Amino acid sequence: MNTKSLIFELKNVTKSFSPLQALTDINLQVYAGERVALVGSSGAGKSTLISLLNGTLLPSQGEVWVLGRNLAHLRSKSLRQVQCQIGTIYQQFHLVDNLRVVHNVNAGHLGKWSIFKAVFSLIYPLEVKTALKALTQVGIPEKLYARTDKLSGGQQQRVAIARVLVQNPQVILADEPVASLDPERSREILELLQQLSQDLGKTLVSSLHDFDFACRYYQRIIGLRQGRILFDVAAKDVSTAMVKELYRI
Ligand SMILES: Nc1ncnc2c1ncn2[C@@H]1O[C@H](COP(=O)(O)OP(=O)(O)OP(=O)(O)O)[C@@H](O)[C@H]1O
Repeated sequence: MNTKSLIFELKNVTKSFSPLQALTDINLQVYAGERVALVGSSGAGKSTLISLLNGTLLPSQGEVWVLGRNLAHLRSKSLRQVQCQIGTIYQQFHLVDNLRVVHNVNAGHLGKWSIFKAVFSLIYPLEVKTALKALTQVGIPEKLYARTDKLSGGQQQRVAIARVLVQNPQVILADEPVASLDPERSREILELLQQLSQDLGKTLVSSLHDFDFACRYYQRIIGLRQGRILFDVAAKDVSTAMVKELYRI
């Protein structure tokens, strides 16, 4: 029996984008501190699953429980409170290009700040020390006042991770975090996510295209095929037959 606290629990979850069924009968539990990679072909349902985990989407059938709460039963304020505990990074970074890095990092506070505070901070940046600490953790403290669109893709993904760090969530979700990066930058970002997850005790769930990266940086691998879980195993137990079956046409 797992004695760690349950972060995510999906019970018989199906998600349809009528008429297409993106996910079918998903049963899944993720515990605190786990590093889980979701792998599978394009269209297998990885991003849809990430969106269900952070409450961006609700299931068509079944239940999604996050930190002990059934998301479908939450009013907007409670849903926001749960969502503050989940930080998500994306393939396309989702940063505001023409703002300085400090402002993009400070966006991680938006779930907790009032509108007034957020607007004020765009003129006189607040919590600069916190932003600098997060940028130091991701290795680019010198970029605090750089314009975001002057950074490389790898540096922009680091800014997106720093934004999640100031949010200080229990969980980091990463939807194809390295799909826009070259192999070396991909390795660096996955190493950084692994290290942050270990050092800060954050649960990490990522969707990934690269199977080798998944097995190298994650402890648990969930293979999705045509919207269903094909396997859910420790990275060390993944076999060539499983990989073949996962990508079989
Ligand atoms: N908002 C939506 N409306 C309609 N169909 C959608 C929507 N989002 C996803 N789908 C469909 O659901 C299926 C699963 O998509 P999803 O993006 O979750 O797959 P994926 O495994 O993340 O793929 P990729 O690796 O290419 O990002 C696909 O057939 C996709 O076209």
